[in-house]
Amino acid sequence: MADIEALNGETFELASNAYRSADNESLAWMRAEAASVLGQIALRTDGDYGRALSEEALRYFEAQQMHDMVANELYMSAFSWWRQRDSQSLKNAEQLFRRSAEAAQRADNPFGVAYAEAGLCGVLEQQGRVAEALQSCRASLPKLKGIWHITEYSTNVNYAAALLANKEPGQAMLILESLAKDWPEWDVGYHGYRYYFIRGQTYAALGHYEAAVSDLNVALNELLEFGDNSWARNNRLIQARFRVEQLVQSLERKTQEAAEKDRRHRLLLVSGVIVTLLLSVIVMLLLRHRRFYRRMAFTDPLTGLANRRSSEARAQEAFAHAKARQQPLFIALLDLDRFKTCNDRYGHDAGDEALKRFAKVADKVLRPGDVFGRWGGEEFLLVLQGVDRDEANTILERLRSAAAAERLKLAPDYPLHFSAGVVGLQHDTEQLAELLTLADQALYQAKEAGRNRSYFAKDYAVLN
Ligand SMILES: Nc1nc2c(ncn2[C@@H]2O[C@H](COP(=O)(O)OP(=O)(O)OP(=O)(O)O)[C@@H](O)[C@H]2O)c(=O)[nH]1
Repeated sequence: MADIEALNGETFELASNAYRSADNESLAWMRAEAASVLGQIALRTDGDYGRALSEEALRYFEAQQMHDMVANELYMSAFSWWRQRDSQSLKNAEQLFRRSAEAAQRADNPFGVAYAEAGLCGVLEQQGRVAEALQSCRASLPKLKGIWHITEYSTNVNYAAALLANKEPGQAMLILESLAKDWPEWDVGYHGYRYYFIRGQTYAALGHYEAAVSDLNVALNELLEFGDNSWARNNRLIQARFRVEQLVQSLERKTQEAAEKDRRHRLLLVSGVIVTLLLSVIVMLLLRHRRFYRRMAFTDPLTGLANRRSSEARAQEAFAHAKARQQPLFIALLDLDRFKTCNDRYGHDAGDEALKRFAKVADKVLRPGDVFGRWGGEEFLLVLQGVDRDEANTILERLRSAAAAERLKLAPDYPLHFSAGVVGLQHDTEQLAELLTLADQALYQAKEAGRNRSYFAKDYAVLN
């Protein structure tokens, strides 16, 4: 009672006097009016006391068919139930708001109807009856538009809450944004709390967790600043604070989860990139290996020259080409002289050095188009295209003197001499093999003749 008097001292005093004085039948109307005023003041902080007074006023107004007053009484009473927020109180509030709407209808008072519908909008929303809440909000809001009263403001907030519950956070945010524009003065105070509370949840539903947490913190501060000594109000504040804190916690968790998800996505992306890179490296290595492998299949590993298989294939190509165009072609088989003695005297490594050195010299002396490969052991194949017999001889002699000029490290006394059996493509040559046989025979003859020389196979009709 002390609270009530402190809040509404003068009005309460006057109404109390009137209420107490009007104690006979003829002043029943005055007593009812006084009860109504007292009830409205009391309902703000002490529901039971206020409702008892309101009931008394209501009985009188109903008996007198004062529908307007009935609607008002019912509305105030409903409102007091609504404030208690437990499920039974919400049901009571709903019933009273419905009765208030009917009475306002009978009084032909559209504002009264709109107020009752606005109350229903909030009460139904808080009961989770979203579809009915939306219906009531939509029915009341156009009629409340422009009255610039807290009811219009809070009904919009309730409508936004119902839209949010109906999984329409985008629509809810539109309403909340226009409210912030049209009602800047409601940014603070108790009603601001609910605004930020709903907007925070709407932000959360839209995935803006940081904004959500910040709004809910504002709502929390609003509640903490809104001080009142009334136990009922404190109780509500504590409950609301508790709910907000719970929500803030769960949103912080969600923010963390979102960050964790984001981290996992990044990790996945990074590992994807790493796997792709690794795969590319593996593919690259495989390709390199394959290239190397292929090269090795055609290369003599000691000298780096074309091996027998490859030299023969290239000789075959050159043979077919020259034959088709009737162009001259010389084939020579070269064999290092007394190579065995090099191995025997200086060792196998010295022999290897001789083979490598000879390959190097040939590489320098010969033209890039000439085919030069290791035929086997200390034997080499040389294919000279587009040269006549004299030119072929000149090339071989150039190679001979260049090789002879070499001094080997491991076999300083071994002269890098070679014998060569040479044969030219003849008009009637059918196969490369024929030329190879003739070159081999000529090589034998060069050896027989004393080595370190070239011997040309007998050529009756060499292409020149
Ligand atoms: N170091 C080394 N020796 C090889 C290689 N391939 C073959 N030889 C050796 O070359 C020698 C060839 O000897 P021979 O066929 O008797 O011929 P030669 O000693 O050159 O005598 P002529 O051909 O008659 O002048 C053998 O001892 C083979 O072991 C090789 O890759 N490295």
